[in-house]
This record gives sequence, C-alpha cells and structure tokens, in this order.
Amino acid sequence: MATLTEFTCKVQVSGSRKPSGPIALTLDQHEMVLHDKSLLRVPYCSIYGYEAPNQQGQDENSLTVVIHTITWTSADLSSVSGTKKATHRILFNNQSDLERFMDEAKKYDAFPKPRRILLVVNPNGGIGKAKHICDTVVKPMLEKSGLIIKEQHTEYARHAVDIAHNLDLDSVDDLVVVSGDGVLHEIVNGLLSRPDWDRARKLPVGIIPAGSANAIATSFGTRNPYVATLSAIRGRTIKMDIYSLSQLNRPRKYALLLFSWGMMADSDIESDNYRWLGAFRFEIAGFIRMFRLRRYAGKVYVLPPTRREEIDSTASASPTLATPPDSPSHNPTTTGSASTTEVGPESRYRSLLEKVDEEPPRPWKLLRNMPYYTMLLLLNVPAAGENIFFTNTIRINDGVMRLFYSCETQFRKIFLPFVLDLANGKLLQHGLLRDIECGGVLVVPGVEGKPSDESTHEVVNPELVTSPWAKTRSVYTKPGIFDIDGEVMPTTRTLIEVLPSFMDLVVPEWYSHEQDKGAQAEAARERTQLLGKAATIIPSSSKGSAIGLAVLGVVLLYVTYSLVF
Ligand SMILES: Nc1ncnc2c1ncn2[C@@H]1O[C@H](COP(=O)(O)OP(=O)(O)OP(=O)(O)O)[C@@H](O)[C@H]1O
Repeated sequence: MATLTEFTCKVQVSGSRKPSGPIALTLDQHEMVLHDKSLLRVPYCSIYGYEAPNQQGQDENSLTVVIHTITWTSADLSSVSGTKKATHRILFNNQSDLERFMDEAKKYDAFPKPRRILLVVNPNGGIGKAKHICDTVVKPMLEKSGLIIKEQHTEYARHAVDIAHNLDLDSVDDLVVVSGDGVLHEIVNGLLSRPDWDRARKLPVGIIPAGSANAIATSFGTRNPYVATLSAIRGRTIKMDIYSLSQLNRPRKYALLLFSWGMMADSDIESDNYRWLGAFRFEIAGFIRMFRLRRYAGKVYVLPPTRREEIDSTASASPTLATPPDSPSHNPTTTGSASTTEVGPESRYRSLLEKVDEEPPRPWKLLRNMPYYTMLLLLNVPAAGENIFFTNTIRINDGVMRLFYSCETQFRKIFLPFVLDLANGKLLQHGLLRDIECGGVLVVPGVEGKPSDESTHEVVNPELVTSPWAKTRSVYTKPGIFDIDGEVMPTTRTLIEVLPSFMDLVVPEWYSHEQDKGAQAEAARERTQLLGKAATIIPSSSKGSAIGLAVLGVVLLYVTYSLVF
C-alpha cells in the first residue's frame, strides 16, 4: 500500500470566497488529496505551476503555497472546450510544515521539473490563430510554470528548418512549436539535417496545436491547447518512429506523420486553396477529389517488417554517421538535385534507387494485383488530421510502417465510408483499403515529375500509362503529388525507410497505446485520477458522423452547383 504523508492546512480554491477551516492534506506517489467536506484530489499530472514563498516568516503569505492546475469538465480528455484552470492556495500552520510539504512534493515530482523551453511560434499557422493561442493560453500558463522560456516567431516559410538547423543545443532542453504540423515537420527536418544530427534527434519536441490539420495533437489527445501546454510544461516524452525518404540526387527528407500519393495527397495539397475553411479544408478538398478520382500507375515494393518492441534511446536504430561531424553541412533551405553529401542516419537500401532497371532483391516484394492506385498512404500516427482519425491500432514506436492502399474507383463504395467513418477510427472496417505492415517501401511512379512543373514529367515505364490497356482504364498520365506531412516532394522513385524510436515527442502523462500493456495500466490510472472516472482520448463515433454529415451537405451543394452552372 502507498505511504501517505499528512499535513494540516487551510485551503482556498479559486472561486471560493474564504479559506476552509483546518483540514488534512495527504500526499502519495501520484496525487495530493485535500480532505475537505468532499475530498478534493489534485493529481500531479494536472499541475502546471506553483508559487512557493521566497522568504521565511510567520505571516499568511510566507506560509502559503499556490498550486495551478487544469481540471476537466468533460469525460473526453482531448475535448477542445472541456477544461478550466484552477488555483489552490494552501496555507500551512508553520514554516517547518511548509518546508516538509515542499520536500515531499518535489520527491514525488508533483511540480514541473525545471527546464528551458524554446517556443517556436508560427503567427500564420492555421488561419492565423497561433499568436492568439500563444498570448491567451500558452504564455499565461508558462509564466506560472517556473520554467525558463525563450520565444521565437517564424518570419518566413521554412524558417523553422533554419531555426532547428542552427540551434545551440546546449541552450535548450525542449523545443515546443505553437503551430500546425507543418512547422513541427520543418523542425524535425532541420534537426536531422545537422552534422550533429545524432545529438539533435534527442532534443524532445512538442506541439501546441495552432494549425489546420493538427494531426499530431489529434493522435495524442492534445488538441485542447490548455492540455497541450500542460503536457509541454510537464515534459513527459515518448519515443517515436520517423520515416526517412530518399530520392536519387536529392537531400533526404524526414516525415513524422505520413507519406501519401493519390486521392489523399491530391486533396491535402489542393486544400491549400481553401485555407479559410480551417480544419474542414481537407474534407472539402477530399470529397471534391473523390468525384474526380485519378488512377495513378506505378509499382510499389515492400519490405517485410522487423517488429521491435519498445526501444530505449540507447538501443534505437544504432544509427551510424553517414558523414563525420565536421564535414560540410548541406544548406537546409536548398531543394533540387545538387546535394550529394549525405548527412543523417544511414540508409540501408539506398542502392535500390540507383538500380533502376533491376527488381529489388528478396525479401522485397512487389504489391500484386494493383493495376493502378487511387490511394496510397503510409501513416505513422493514428490521425491524419483533426477530423481524420484512421485507427488507434497504429503504434508509434514499434519500428513498423502501416501502408494503406487501394485501387477502388467506384464512387458509391468510397463515398459513404469516408463521409461517415473518417473521423471515428472505423474507416478501415469497410474493407475499402488494403492494410499491410512493412519495414520499408519503394514507390516507383509510372510518370515522374517535379512538384511545381507537371509538364516536365517523364514516363518511367510507357506501358503503365500510354498503352491501349491503360487508356481504356483512364489511367492518369501525369505524375500526381507525393505528399510528406502536408509538403510536396518530387514525384519520382522514392525509398521510404523507418527509423525506429528515433525521436522524443512530448505527450500527456496519460497517453499510452492500447498494446503497451504496462504503460496502459499506468495511463488508465492517470486518466481515472484526473476525472475520478474512466476517461477517453479517442474521438467518439457520433462526432465522426456529425462531421461527415456536415461535409456531405457541403459536397451536395457543390455537386448541385457544378451540375447547374
Ligand atoms: N512567417 C511566415 N510567413 C510565411 N509562411 C510561414 C511563416 N512561418 C511559417 N510559415 C509556413 O507556414 C506553413 C504552414 O504552417 P503550419 O504547419 O504552422 O500551419 P498549417 O499548415 O495551417 O497547419 P497544418 O500543418 O496542421 O495543416 C509552413 O509551411 C511554414 O513554412
């Protein structure tokens, strides 16, 4: 049984006019409990700051500890509006009780550990809401956290790559972005493009969602910016697999969310035209693309997975430096074909990019019975957007890639599943997408092209797109888009490898994957403690349907408009 340390104190909770009479306060490993008329539980994982008196004395102020917490009003811990802040003023009888309380609280890690956080804010993220979230939610909480905060705003597109590439790693302990997923993607690419990438990858990174897709935050239950800020302050991290994407004669890229081609990639990138719609831009663009579905020819090879159970940082990936630390670094803002100096973890299968006339050797396998692809998606996290929750069976640190793909073209089969089940994790139950686990993927598109200039494409295998067979099946003769984490990369032979448990991502203390049995029990306890009852961080099915039906309405309007005009 857990040992309890007991004190006598008076307490005043925000909202109450005066302090309680003398009551007992107990501390254990996980929470403090104020034994007022009704028990008031304060789980440590809800504490984002505290103020202890900085000088000794016998007056009220010098015997009072103030504790700042987040409390939940909804059973969904990720609910965007289901939280409020609370302050507990705890008045001790004497100096020695106060000191004993502080010692005990620190022993149990009740308060956030002192750290230095670099906050990177994209004032343009989403529909410009990042600055507002930063000023009204993030900064007021950080000011009470006792942590040392440095703030930097991005001033131009891809500035975050440069910030991460040039960062003095000795000056920060964590890097947290207030932005969409795009800026976190840039931070990861900036860190991994450094000559000292193997040190840089160990810098914990976090996100306070202020973009449009917010897939990372949706995946880990931190869509609520108060919850995301609380998580950043408390600083618990989890290991995360990263995708490494190689193309011949181009700098390597890294993805933490996804790689896609076909319907999802087209709609993701095309949705940029509807930025003003916020998170709905993806659904609207997606449904429009569904009406005008494209069939992309190409060959996809997969490597069977090597499953790795939870890997700690020392064992992870055993990466070897491709270049010594003092070799010339590449310019992270440069794109195009000039880079030949490889920086970053070794690519084991890079030779597959060069041997264009040869089939990849065993154990690589061609995906068969795929005359063309309408959708191909490698997903690293459960959600691809705020309203696009694929499945909670994706584990983010098992070293295994989940590949979803389809050649389905019948609109009636695609439409309803996407409308009704895109946001609730049930989309896969329709059998619409094939779903396999793999350790690597080689995508050879039938037509190659630069993202910005589709007309300069080159047919890799003319049979795939120009034969009578292809013509009768309306195979698209343009390259389409390769999308990594919402960014375009050239549509060309691409090797995607997984770097297992490669980076540390800041997550809430109650996050765990359903297959991580040990962590699951601990996280369930944290969740129950937060609300005094079972709680969830997974989107509810009703929400999925409501969003789907709203989108259905908009799409029907669009179709009617297209038919009439
Ligand atoms: N000051 C700036 N001016 C112009 N573009 C910027 C600036 N700062 C960042 N960007 C660019 O804005 C893009 C989008 O940023 P971000 O990911 O924060 O928002 P989002 O795209 O709306 O969200 P999500 O990625 O979740 O969809 C990034 O590609 C980034 O390079």
